[in-house]
Amino acid sequence: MKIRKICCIGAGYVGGPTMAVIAQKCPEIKVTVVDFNQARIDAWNDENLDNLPVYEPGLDQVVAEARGRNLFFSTAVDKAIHEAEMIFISVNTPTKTYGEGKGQAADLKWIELCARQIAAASDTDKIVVEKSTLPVRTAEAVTDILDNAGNGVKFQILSNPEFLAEGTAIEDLHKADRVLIGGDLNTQGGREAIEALVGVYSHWIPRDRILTTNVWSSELSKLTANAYLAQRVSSINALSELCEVTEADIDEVSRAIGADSRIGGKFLKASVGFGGSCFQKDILNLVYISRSYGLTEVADYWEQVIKMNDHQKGRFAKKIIKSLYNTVSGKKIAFLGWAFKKDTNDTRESAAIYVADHLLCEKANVHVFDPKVKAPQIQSDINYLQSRNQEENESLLSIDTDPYGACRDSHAVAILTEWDEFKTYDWQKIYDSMLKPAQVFDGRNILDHDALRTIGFRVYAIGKA
Ligand SMILES: NC(=O)C1=CN([C@@H]2O[C@H](COP(=O)(O)OP(=O)(O)OC[C@H]3O[C@@H](n4cnc5c(N)ncnc54)[C@H](O)[C@@H]3O)[C@@H](O)[C@H]2O)C=CC1
Ligand SMILES: O=C(O)[C@H]1O[C@H](OP(=O)(O)OP(=O)(O)OC[C@H]2O[C@@H](n3ccc(=O)[nH]c3=O)[C@H](O)[C@@H]2O)[C@H](O)[C@@H](O)[C@@H]1O
Repeated sequence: MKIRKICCIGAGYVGGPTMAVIAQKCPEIKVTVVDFNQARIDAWNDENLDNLPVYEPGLDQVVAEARGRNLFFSTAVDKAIHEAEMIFISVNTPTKTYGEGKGQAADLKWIELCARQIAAASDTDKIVVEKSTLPVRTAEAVTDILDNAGNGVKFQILSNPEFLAEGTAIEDLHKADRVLIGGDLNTQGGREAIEALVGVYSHWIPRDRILTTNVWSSELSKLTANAYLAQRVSSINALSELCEVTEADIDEVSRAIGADSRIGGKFLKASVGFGGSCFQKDILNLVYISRSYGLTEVADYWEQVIKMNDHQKGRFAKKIIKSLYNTVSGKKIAFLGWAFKKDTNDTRESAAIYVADHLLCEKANVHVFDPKVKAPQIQSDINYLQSRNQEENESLLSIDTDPYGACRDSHAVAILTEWDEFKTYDWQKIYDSMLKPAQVFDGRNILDHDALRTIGFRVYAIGKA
C-alpha cells in the first residue's frame, strides 16, 4: 500500500521536525500536522521562519522547502484524521503529577484522547503509528480503544519511536542510525502496515537501517535506548567526583575508556547533569513498569541513574556556595546558558533550573544569559518548582540579553549549557568587570581553563582536581 496522506497529531519538538522531513523527502505525500494549541500552529505557519516554535539548526530550510507544497500545519484535527491513511500520534507523555504512579508513571491521558479522536473521526481503515515514547504494552490499550470506540473500520497499530536528539534533529532525521518499526508480524494486515511505513522511510533511509520487530520490543527499545544513554552520563559523572579527589582528569579518563571500541567515545562528556524532557521521564517510567511487575532489583538499578544525576546537579550548586565562603546571599552570580543542551531553545528538566533554584534558596541574585531561551520561559521554569512565590523569584532572578551585562559585577560565572559562543567571549573583559576574586564554574568543561587562570580567574571544572 502506497501512502498518500499522512496526519500527525502533536506539532511539538518531535511532530514538527519529523513530519517536515517526511514531507521534504516524500513530495508526493500530503503531510498535515495538527495540534489543539492554536498559538503553536500559528507559529509553525509564520511567514518569518525565525518565529517557528522549535529552534533546530536547518529546520527553517526544510520547512521553507515543503510548507504549502505538501506540508501543512492546522488545528483542524478531525478533518486531518478523516482524510489520512496513516496517523502518527506524537503528543506529549510526561511523568504523572497526580494519583497512582505520581512522579514516575507516564501520563497517558493525551494518548487516550488521541485514540478516541481517531476512532470518532475515522470512517475508513487507518494505520495508527505511535511516535510518542510510550510504556511497553501501551499499544494494547490504544488498540482496545480504537476497536471499541470506532465506527467499525479496521485499525493497524504500529510503534515507531523517535530517536532524534534536540539540537541535531534534522541531521538525525536525515541520517538516522536506524528507524525502528514494531508491528503485528503474525498477520497479513500487520505486515502490510509495516511495509507501508517502511515505504515512507525508504525514500531516504537505506533499507538495512529500517528495523522491524514486534510492537512490544519496539516500545521497550525506546525506553531502553534512553536509559542506556542517560546511564552513560551518570556513570561518567559519578567518576567525575572521584577524579576531583584523586587528581585524575575526567576528560582524560573519558578519552582513555572511549578509545576502547567496545565502549565507544560518545556520551562520555562529564557535565553538571543531564536534562531534557525525556531521559528522566523515560527512566522513571522504566522504574515504574519494573516495580509494577515486582522486579525490585531491576527498578532499583535504573533508579540509581536518576539519583546520581540529582546528586551531580546538587553538588555543583554546593560547590559554588562553598567557594563563595559559604554564603551567596545578596551576591550576583551569572549563569551562561539555561537550555538543557546547546543548539536548542528547550529548557525542560535543564540542570540550570535546579542549580539556580538551589542558589535562590540561599538568596543569591542569579543573572541568566542564554542565546536562545527567552525571559518568560526562564521565569516560568523557576516558578513551576514552587520553591518561592513569583514575586520573590522575580526579585532574585534576572534575565540579561547581553552576556557581558550578566557577568558585570558578579562574584562568579557558571557555565550551565555548552553553547559554542561562550568559548569566543572576551574573558579578559569579563574578568575586568567582575568582583574579585573572580570565579568561573565550568559545568560543561568547555572553556580554556589554563587561559582563564592566566587572566586571574579561579576556576572550578567538573572532574578536575
Ligand atoms: N523532545 C524530543 O526530543 C523527543 C521526544 N520524544 C517523545 O515524543 C513525544 C512528544 O514529545 P515532544 O514533541 O517533545 O512534545 P511537545 O510537548 O513539544 O509536543 C506535543 C504537542 O502535542 C499537542 N497535543 C497533545 N495532545 C493533543 C491532542 N489530543 N490533539 C492535538 N494536539 C495535542 C500539544 O499541544 C503539544 O503541542 C513524547 O512522547 C516524547 O517522549 C521522542 C524523541 C525525542
Ligand atoms: O527521547 C528523547 O527525547 C531523546 O533523548 C535524547 O536526546 P536529547 O535529550 O534531545 O539530547 P541528548 O544529546 O541526548 O542530551 C541529553 C542530556 O544529556 C547531556 N549529556 C549528553 C551527553 C554527554 O556526554 N554528556 C551529557 O551531559 C546533555 O547535555 C543533555 O542535557 C536522546 O539522545 C535521543 O536519542 C532521544 O530521542
